[in-house]
Amino acid sequence: MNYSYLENKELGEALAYYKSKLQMEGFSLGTETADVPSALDRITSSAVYARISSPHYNASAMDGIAVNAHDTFGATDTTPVVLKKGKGYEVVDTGDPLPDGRDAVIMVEDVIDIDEDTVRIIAAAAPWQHIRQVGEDLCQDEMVVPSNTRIEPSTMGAMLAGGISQVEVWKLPRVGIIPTGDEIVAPKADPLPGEILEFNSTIFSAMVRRWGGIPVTYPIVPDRYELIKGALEKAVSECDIVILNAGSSAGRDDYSSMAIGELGEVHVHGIAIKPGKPTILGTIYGKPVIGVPGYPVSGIIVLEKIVKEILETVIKSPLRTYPKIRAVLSRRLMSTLKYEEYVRMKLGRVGGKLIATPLSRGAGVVSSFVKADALFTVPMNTEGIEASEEIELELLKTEKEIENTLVMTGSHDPLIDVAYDLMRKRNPERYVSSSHVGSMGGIMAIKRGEAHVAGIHLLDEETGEYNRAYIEKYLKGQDIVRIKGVKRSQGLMIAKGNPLGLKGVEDLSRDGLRYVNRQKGSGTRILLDYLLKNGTIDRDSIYGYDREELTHMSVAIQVATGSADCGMGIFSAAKIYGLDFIPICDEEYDFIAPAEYMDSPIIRDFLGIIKSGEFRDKLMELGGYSTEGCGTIL
Ligand SMILES: Nc1nc2c(c(=O)[nH]1)N[C@H]1C(S)=C(S)[C@@H](COP(=O)(O)OP(=O)(O)OC[C@H]3O[C@@H](n4cnc5c(N)ncnc54)[C@H](O)[C@@H]3O)O[C@H]1N2
Ligand code: MOO
Repeated sequence: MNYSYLENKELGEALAYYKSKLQMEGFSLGTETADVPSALDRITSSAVYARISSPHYNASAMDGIAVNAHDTFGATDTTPVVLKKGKGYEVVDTGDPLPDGRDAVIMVEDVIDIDEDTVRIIAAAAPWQHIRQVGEDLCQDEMVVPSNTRIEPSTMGAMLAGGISQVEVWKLPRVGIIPTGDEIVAPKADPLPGEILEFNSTIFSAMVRRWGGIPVTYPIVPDRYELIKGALEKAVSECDIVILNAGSSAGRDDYSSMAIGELGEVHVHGIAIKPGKPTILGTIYGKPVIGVPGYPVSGIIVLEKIVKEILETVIKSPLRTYPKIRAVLSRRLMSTLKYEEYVRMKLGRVGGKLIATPLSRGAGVVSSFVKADALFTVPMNTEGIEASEEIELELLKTEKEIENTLVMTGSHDPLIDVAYDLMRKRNPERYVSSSHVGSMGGIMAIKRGEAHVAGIHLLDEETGEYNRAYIEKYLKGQDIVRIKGVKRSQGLMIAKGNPLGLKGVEDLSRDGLRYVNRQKGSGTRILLDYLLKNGTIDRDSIYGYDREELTHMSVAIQVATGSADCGMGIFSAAKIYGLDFIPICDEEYDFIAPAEYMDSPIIRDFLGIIKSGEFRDKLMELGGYSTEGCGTIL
């Protein structure tokens, strides 16, 4: 196997080295002329000077009369001055040129009409009062904006006022994006196993567009060296920067670095960031060609941390950065010493504390960016960060969104998504951050003050009663409110038609049967263990007892796709995937919340939703629920 060795260059060092190479090779965007009205957000390539003054004549700043200030001197209530039209004044409106010889404007409110042609003035006018003199805004040949400056809406107005209709700007960078891979196919709804839907180019082009570049997406290139080389040559001839996606690591078909090296030069291959390790920084004909790893999260990070920086150097203007915010880490975060690591985080304001919780760290989990509120950079040479430590993050959402977020945790149920959607329909300012840590995890999060509400379904093995005993045991001394949730049908999810003829839990140890379990601390796991304890089956005899999934949906999907024969879960999840279902019991899924939040608008909105008819109707559609009394305080 041909496995090439990658460097592990620190990000800052790699960028500095690469930028110096780009500068040496003369990488720059040309300039072009743009019409001012369409030059918003373009960057000036040279200073812009006013060709005419603004205003270019002395103009009345008010509606009133234009006078000679001298004529009004001495005017008071008792010694008014009387002026005759034509001889002593002219009527002017705001913006009118000042009539010859006049040097002051008196506002119409301060003028007393005697007749059509005669007025009385009872206060002296100061010379040049209420007049916009030539050049008040801009003088001819005065600089409107310097070089390398972003053109704002007001800049456009000032340029036009200064007699400028066209402006020299830097060309917009054309960023070529080449997706590669034999297994990569255009997006469709029914991909075959092994086919990977191509969506990276859509993410990358949207990012490039946000940064003011022009994305140019090329067709998917199969893993063939000559084809990749050909695509690179074409893109380099048509674009200013080229992103070659996937094939960056050192696998059998990873030709990126070889092709860049043959057409130009590879300056860096391998950066100490995670995700994004196998990134390639190269040049072809002096243009940057960046080999971006195939995994979408790696791609987003590499675009954000590297491509954006390279764009900035030629765009000559800083691109959007994210504000920093400090938060408390909710659970321990392990990291590798070798890399700077970027972790997507959820944020929520609970009580006075801003709590940050890490999301899935898989490089393929693009939805982690959809859910993320913030990005946390764990520095290199850090083994991990302890729970409760204060950390600094880059804020991806607005602070207002974070403040308006209901932090919900505990056991997973599709009803959480239903409630979230209804909450947003009713009040678009409301957000829900939900994490699925199981019922016991939910209780612990409430205990630590890290969530507003948790969903739990915990069977007390002694009494057969749900939830109460656990709250009393684990949240002793805390003022906790239990909110009645739903009854839901728990049972075994099995393939349609029950091909194995399963009847119940007693069949789980059957030879050849593949079970998929839920994680420890989840109510469903506790229920299974309770059933096993009361039955005759030993957990060790269940194939797959240790295979853990975090949600009902993910258990159901394993059964639906045939990677497991059976898993325990709720009816609604089985129904979503068209599975058969063997009911075992109706369990009580309730919510718990610290009493102090019960009057907060966030919890009141939530209670309003779970008591609503819409919510009930949606749960009936999902099936397997009884919603009687949902939302009442127990
Ligand atoms: N033996 C090793 N294997 C891998 C290593 C390693 O060090 N040793 N590094 C891993 C890391 S880290 C990364 S990152 C990836 C980088 O892989 P490549 O850049 O070579 O990309 P591919 O293997 O071709 O693709 C990976 C993965 O990315 C997804 N993908 C690719 N293109 C697209 C697209 N256009 N749209 C959506 N998704 C895409 C897809 O899931 C691919 O499977 O290598 C690891 N392996
Ligand atoms: O370095 Mo890879 O980009 O972690 O997934």
